[in-house]
Amino acid sequence: MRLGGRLAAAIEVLSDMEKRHRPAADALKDWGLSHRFAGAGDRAAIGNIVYDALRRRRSATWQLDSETPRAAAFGALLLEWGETPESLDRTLEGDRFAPDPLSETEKAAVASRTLAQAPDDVRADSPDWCQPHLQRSFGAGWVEEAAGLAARPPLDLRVNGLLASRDKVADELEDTRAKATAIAPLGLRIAPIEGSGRHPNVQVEPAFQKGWFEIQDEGSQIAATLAGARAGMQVLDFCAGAGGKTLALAADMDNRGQIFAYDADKSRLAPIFDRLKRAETRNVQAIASLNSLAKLEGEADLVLIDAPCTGSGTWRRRPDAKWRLSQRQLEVRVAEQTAILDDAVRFVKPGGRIAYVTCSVFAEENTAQVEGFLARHPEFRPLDHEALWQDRLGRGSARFMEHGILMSPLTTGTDGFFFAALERRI
Ligand SMILES: C[S@@+](CC[C@H](N)C(=O)[O-])C[C@H]1O[C@@H](n2cnc3c(N)ncnc32)[C@H](O)[C@@H]1O
Repeated sequence: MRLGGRLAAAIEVLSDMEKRHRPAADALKDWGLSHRFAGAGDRAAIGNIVYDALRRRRSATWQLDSETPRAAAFGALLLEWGETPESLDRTLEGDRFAPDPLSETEKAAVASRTLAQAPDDVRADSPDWCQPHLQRSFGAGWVEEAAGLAARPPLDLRVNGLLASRDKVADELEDTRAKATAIAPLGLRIAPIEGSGRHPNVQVEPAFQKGWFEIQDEGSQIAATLAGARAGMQVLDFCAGAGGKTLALAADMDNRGQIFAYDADKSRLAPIFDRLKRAETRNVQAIASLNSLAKLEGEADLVLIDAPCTGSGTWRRRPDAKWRLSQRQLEVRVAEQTAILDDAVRFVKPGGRIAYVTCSVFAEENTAQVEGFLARHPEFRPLDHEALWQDRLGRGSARFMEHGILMSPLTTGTDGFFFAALERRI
């Protein structure tokens, strides 16, 4: 397929999403099933246009002064693919699978505006209702921070220190040009894709099958490192999900001590068993029943709460979720987080700590959540977060606050993550 056919397919997928309110991955999969002639390269390119159009929906449609899927897809090519109205005219000419070229009206709209002069809400590429929340979290720099969440993400790997070194994995993955991450001590980064390219499928690499690395955003790796798990500790990973952070904690503990990996949803926990095996982790018990944790009450050195959240920090990877999210969902997540924090308190021993993590950038889920917790539980105090960062990581910087640390694409080059360490007084 040429660019014209790929562009037409992307418009079709975006229209399907809009009509049937479905996630991008589902709409792209269905398109692939009903167009089996399309090769892997075509699918990757179509996916890139769709995801770019979703990440940059406000600015892409603003460019063409139209809210349609067509405007979003053409706008994405203008903003992210280095195309111009003239280059698109040349490329689409004579391609019978291409959509109609840009009309005179559309070209006039593009010519009449430059993004630098666009209103804040357009440059922020985020829903209107989110803007007060972003302002509250980021202050004056909120537009740039929000725009950072609308860029293409890198692919980050965490080397499993139990089985390999970072250099060894980098050598094995030489073809991917993976480079050491700037902050996380065991991270490797494969740069964001360009144009119609795609990230390598690293999960087919022998090094992955041997458990030498996992796919994990650098922000998530940093949060796990900041949690401060050490050999011999009793650790409760209270929202373990598929175990991304559990695996990092086990490696930090050198397989010594005990991690109880619990999740309220058995199906979320299910993949952890294969992952633990592959990583040769030996100090983790996966637990699907809250009753089984009774013996840990008042015993845990560390309770990690990687809380369910809006995921607003991961908009680079899941841009369709950005437009589906609602104020009501934010409220539901905040209530869940409060309940989980209050429930998990009983496991922390005197002198032990809670590490509270979200992949959200909204203050309601982060600093405000911690402030509420400390008011309800005066037996806890926040640690000095900047000192903790220096001690555990020793490089880089983030947005340090009294009640936690905020990471973002702009400040740490990671997904948006929040971390807070709360110690139970003795
Ligand atoms: C952000 S995800 C965890 C991701 C995981 N820690 C990782 O690093 O891959 C949040 C998890 O919290 C779980 N969860 C939601 N409500 C819960 C509750 N009340 N108690 C325990 N886990 C809960 C969800 O099932 C979900 O798997």
